[in-house]
Amino acid sequence: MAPKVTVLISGSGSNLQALIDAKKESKLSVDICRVISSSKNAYGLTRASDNGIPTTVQSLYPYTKSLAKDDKAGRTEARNNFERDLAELILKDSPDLVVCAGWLLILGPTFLKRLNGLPIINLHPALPGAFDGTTHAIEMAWNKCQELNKPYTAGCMVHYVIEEVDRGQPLVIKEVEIIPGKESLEEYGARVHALEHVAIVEATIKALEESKKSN
Ligand SMILES: Nc1nc2c(c(=O)[nH]1)N[C@@H](CN(C=O)c1ccc(C(=O)N[C@@H](CCC(=O)O)C(=O)O)cc1)CN2
Ligand SMILES: NCC(=O)N[C@@H]1O[C@H](COP(=O)([O-])[O-])[C@@H](O)[C@H]1O
Repeated sequence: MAPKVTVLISGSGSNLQALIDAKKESKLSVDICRVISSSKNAYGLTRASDNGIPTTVQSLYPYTKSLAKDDKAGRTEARNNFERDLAELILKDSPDLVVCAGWLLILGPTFLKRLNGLPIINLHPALPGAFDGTTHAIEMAWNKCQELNKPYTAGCMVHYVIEEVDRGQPLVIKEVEIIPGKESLEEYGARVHALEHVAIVEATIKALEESKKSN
């Protein structure tokens, strides 16, 4: 039986599509048991449904909408309740791996404790230690290159998820050199996204292999 993978998304889902396509091309032998989106508007939900994959929206908004912006205690409790429910949603499918493919919420200790060592990997469009903890790493790397006005090595990685954001052990790293003044932010973004679509498949295979060895 193929290993079960839960994919977390928040947007377009092009990396989810890369996993779906790799499976169709027999490059990846997994059962994508569920796609969970933090946004009801994510096109990735359509990509999943079009391929017969169960989907669930797990948005933070319903948990926080009635709270005042400065209600810190309330928002902390709401976030913990969100993470508790997200963990239960994932665990009921008994997956072998969770893949964050553009999941734009930090996963806190409430969530991580409940998953209790179930491997989680995350795709980040930056190199280790470069632009940790941001959702704008592609733009930041491109801007850095223009500022330095010299070739700048950037890229993407897939890493294990730990509490410290983007500091988990890298599984796959893909480097690319940006040349200042030679390509637009959009052109660089397209190059990185193409690398991501390869990296997410390679890293999923590698993480499942490592999980199998350790069990
Ligand atoms: N505990 C971890 N959680 C997550 C990791 C991780 O390595 N450890 N990776 C991220 C993905 N990510 C970058 O790769 C990332 C996602 C979200 C954020 C962030 O600041 N989110 C804010 C909301 C931002 C927004 O709404 O635009 C938040 O969660 O409050 C930073 C980095 C996935 N989670
Ligand atoms: N810090 C996390 C982060 O920035 N993730 C990024 O979100 C995008 C999702 O694209 P997709 O929805 O088309 O797969 C990807 O570029 C991924 O690296």
